[in-house]
Amino acid sequence: MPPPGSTTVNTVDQTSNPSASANPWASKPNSASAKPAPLNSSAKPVSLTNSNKARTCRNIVIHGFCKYEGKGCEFNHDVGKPATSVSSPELSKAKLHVNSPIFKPSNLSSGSGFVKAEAINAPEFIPKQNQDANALAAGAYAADARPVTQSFATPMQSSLMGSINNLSGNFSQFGINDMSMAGAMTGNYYGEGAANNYYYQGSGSMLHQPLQYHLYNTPLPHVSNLLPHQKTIHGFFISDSLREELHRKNEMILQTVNAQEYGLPEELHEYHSLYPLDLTQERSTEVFGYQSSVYKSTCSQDGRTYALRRIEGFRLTNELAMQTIESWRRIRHANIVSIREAFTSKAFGDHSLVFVYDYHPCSKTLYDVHFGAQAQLASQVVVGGSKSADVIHERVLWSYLIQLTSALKKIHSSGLAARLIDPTKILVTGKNRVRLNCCGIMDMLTFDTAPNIAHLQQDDILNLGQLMMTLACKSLTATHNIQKSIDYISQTYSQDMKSIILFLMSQPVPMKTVDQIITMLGPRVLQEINDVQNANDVLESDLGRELENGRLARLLMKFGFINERPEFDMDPAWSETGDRYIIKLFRDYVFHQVDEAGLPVLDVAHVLTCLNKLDAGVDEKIVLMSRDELSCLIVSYREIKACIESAFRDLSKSK
Ligand SMILES: Nc1ncnc2c1ncn2[C@@H]1O[C@H](COP(=O)(O)OP(=O)(O)OP(=O)(O)O)[C@@H](O)[C@H]1O
Repeated sequence: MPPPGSTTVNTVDQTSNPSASANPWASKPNSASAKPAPLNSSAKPVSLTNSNKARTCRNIVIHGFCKYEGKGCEFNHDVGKPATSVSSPELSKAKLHVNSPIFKPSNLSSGSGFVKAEAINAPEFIPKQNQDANALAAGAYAADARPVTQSFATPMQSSLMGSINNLSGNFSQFGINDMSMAGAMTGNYYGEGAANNYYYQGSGSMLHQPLQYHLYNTPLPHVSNLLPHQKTIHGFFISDSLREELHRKNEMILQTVNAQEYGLPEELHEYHSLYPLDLTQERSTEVFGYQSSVYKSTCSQDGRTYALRRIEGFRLTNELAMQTIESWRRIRHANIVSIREAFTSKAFGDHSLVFVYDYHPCSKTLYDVHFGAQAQLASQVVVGGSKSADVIHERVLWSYLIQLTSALKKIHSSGLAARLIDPTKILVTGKNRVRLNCCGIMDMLTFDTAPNIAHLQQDDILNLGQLMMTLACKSLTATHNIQKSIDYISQTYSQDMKSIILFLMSQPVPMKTVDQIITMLGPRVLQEINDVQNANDVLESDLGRELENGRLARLLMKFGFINERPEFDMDPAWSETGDRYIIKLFRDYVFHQVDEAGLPVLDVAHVLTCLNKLDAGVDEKIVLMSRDELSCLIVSYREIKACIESAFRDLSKSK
């Protein structure tokens, strides 16, 4: 019996109504229930009526077989034949003819009582469940006028095909039949074949091996040419490369080392869990005039990860120098690594000046990307095949130039100068995405020399020109012989590229400004905007695919909060009573089904189908069976959704 409180649904109590208990499915609105519904064993056979004989047994419709066929179920079990044939006296007679190929004791139970198998010296009748289900499946696909190729499927394939069919049902709920996973995935993996899920579940012995759902390989060549309505499984998730990149970034954020082993302080100001990012032993003093090192670390104030740049052996003599950071802190720009704060520290055993920047996981310097060991190795391999492949593509160069000019515009219009436009101090944080790094450091290190900002801004433009020449020639010594480099650039790149590099490196007459560069960049900026927006569209569509997963994860979390809660509001039975009882039964329906052999049904498609329908709160009804199999509830997904929302509201109100 359902516990008190579950009043929102239709309840079919089989013990209280024997005639209903013989076959409750036949008289109730019903929908796909994957579980063969065990009926009350105490149910007595009831006399046949012509109207019931005429109606096809619901068990046959839903499960493909009826456990009580021949044991008292009064409904029609002859699938594929017109139901009226049962009530026709002639045909009934024909069925009982001595030469009849199929002897159906169930039809004899009316009036004359139950005829036992032993009575006619024959083996006990066992319902041919698989045959019936098979017939049902064949019937279902006959409507599609497609050949049923299930006999060639392995048990695993069959099971997957079933899963896929289930998913198609799921998506059809949302009116996206054209993109149905059934067509798509059956097409992808198994050609045109299709099969009924529940028939194959039982025979899928390989199902006992848990599937690795995180392993998605790229589509094989022979299934790449799909029909317009078909989709590979990749179509439902973000791209492999993006997923891998995001995973690597997450992994990098969580990396730690043993501080003692690396001679690092356990704590540095508000930061802990230092992790060295600069793995080379050499400490160059070329850029800052001091050795520097970079660490990833976690801030104990906000729990976020930052990059700490330590200037080693620097003693800050003028406290006012710290104020220079204030102007830099206000700068927020997509192509500048933001600075958060700076402080001095003796935690490393020396006088260190530490700058705190935003952390960009897995980023590389522009130097590493184009001149590092890996880049050189790659160019050696490529040069053997084609020399032009070793050259940085012109569109990439324009993109770098536009991004860095945009950063300079922001810096110069804030009355500052970048002062560090060097390949080792420009971070590449994504595909062709560059950011000026280490801003503000030079201002503090040279605070006492009172630099002239206008001159420094001219230097920025010159340095940008030198950087572009270095990249265009793909040589760190390109600026040593400018004429030769310009010749190379004019041979390799467009006239516009050559002109802008010449402009950047020319003498300021009287002054060059970033605005002049922007004017020269004009048409290329439009191309860049177009590329950025296209990239944005791709990312947005990837995001859309993952949206579904987020919904389901939230739903499962709610289940976890509610189901099996030992006590709530001083009530140990809270999770087992009222609306929560329905949630529990639904959980059983989704996750704890067994097949006719009593084996667990591990059908992910069924789970996804149910959860998606639940999340959408559709009006479709399902039958939930109590664990003792004495009662069943007919509820719609909408009602179950309301139960979950109400139970979750109770839990959140208690906070
Ligand atoms: N804000 C940051 N976020 C993430 N990684 C960073 C950040 N700043 C620097 N890094 C990484 O730290 C590493 C070292 O940076 P650094 O600027 O010291 O480069 P470098 O080539 O070693 O230069 P130098 O020769 O001057 O030491 C680089 O791999 C870089 O990607």
